[in-house]
Amino acid sequence: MSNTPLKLGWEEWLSLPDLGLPAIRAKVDTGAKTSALHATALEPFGPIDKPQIRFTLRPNPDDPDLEVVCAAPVVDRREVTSSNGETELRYVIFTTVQFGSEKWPIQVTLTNRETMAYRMLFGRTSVTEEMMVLPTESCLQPVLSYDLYKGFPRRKATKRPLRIVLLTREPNNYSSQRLKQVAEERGHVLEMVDTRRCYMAINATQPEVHYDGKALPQYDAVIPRIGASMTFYGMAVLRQFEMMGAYCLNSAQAIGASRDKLYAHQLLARHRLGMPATAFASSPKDTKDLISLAGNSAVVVKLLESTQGKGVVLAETNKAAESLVDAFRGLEANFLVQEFVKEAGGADIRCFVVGNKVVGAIKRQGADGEFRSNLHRGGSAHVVKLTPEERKVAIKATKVMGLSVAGVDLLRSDTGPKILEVNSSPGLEGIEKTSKKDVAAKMIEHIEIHAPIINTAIRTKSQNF
Ligand SMILES: Nc1ncnc2c1ncn2[C@@H]1O[C@H](COP(=O)(O)OP(=O)(O)OP(=O)(O)O)[C@@H](O)[C@H]1O
Ligand SMILES: [Mg+2]
Ligand SMILES: [Mg+2]
Repeated sequence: MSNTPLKLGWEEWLSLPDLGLPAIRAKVDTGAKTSALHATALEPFGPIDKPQIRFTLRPNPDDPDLEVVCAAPVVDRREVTSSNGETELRYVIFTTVQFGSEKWPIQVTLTNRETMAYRMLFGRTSVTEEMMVLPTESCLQPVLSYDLYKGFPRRKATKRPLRIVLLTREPNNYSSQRLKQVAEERGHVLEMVDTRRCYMAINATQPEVHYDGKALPQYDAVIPRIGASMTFYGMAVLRQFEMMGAYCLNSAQAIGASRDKLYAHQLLARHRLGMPATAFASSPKDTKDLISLAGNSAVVVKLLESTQGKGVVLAETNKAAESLVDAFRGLEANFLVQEFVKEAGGADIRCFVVGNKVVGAIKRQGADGEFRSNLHRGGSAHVVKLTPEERKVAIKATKVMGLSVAGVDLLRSDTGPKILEVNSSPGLEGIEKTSKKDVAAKMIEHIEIHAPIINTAIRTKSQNF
């Protein structure tokens, strides 16, 4: 390397010539130890003493049809804790990084960064002593472009018949039937599997899921529709499918995040998404102070286990709120105290998001004199036109949770949209019948675009090292 130090900003373009990747936009993050690269459909292959890994990568987040297959020698498998605190066993590869004319070898871990803005994180062990990182600058090295992928083969996303599994306990309900119908119309095979009847060996070298006495086959994609009561077991089953290399329409981790209402609220707040002022508690001593955190006027108290509006109560005065909180405390359950958004007028908006688009939206209006808009409580549904801000907020909330498909519920308030919750298994009936949009087709289309091509032959021979 030359004498003048190579300078990097917080964001840079680089290339990875050994992997055949001419342009990658990376975030430089000296807070991260090792560099990480986006990879899906990981397939170990080659001899045990010289293991290699093959994976696919979409370098351009806005062009899912551009997919590059890469291979590299494996140097290690390592537990890595990512910024969200999750630990994951990752493959570590050796490769060459190139900025302009400068090249040097680096170690890179492989992980799915599908929902992240940058395909690569450039960590501190990839920065050499002769270099400087200037966190206030960006793109100090030559700027590349995705045009460098011109001429790379593009996949014909919709032409490939896929083997899809729908995890559900309700094969006959509207959502399941619609997904099956649409998948079959588009030339795919969709099987329904009852999540609760799946079982698996944890210690097997090759991950499998068993069902009714047989191992299930390798699927291209999994559509998880996991009810609240099945979250814990359903996530474990889904993780097993993830380990088998299937593309999961929503990941187990993302479903877990959205199902944990407290964590979900914390995540939304951290990303500055608007929500009603919210406080949470289990057994508070100071009821008055808790209520003041939620704004000190009318509040809504929600039991965390609530669904379909059952454990959601409105207290219109401070006094009422106090007795309500005292009553909830006696139940020893976790609950939320939330500012009552009166101007929403007993209505909420369900935005159905697939990928980075809102594919349908409806307004649910509570019955007369009812502040809860749940259809189960006698509410009615209507089509609604979203404002650009509502659209943006719904898409961002989905992304923050790491979901690909979500039902984002919001209230229209005087200060803009306020998110109530993000559902990871939103039902199709209300949204399709009211909005007249083919939401099931959007979901299947998303799978067609995102499910990586799996080579089963390679996978079964060499998973084990
Ligand atoms: N802070 C609030 N201000 C005004 N209205 C609210 C507020 N929170 C909830 N509501 C109304 O009450 C309804 C039910 O509340 P929420 O969606 O939070 O719980 P839930 O429906 O029981 O949960 P789930 O949707 O998971 O079944 C909402 O759809 C909305 O119409
Ligand atoms: Mg709700
Ligand atoms: Mg919900």
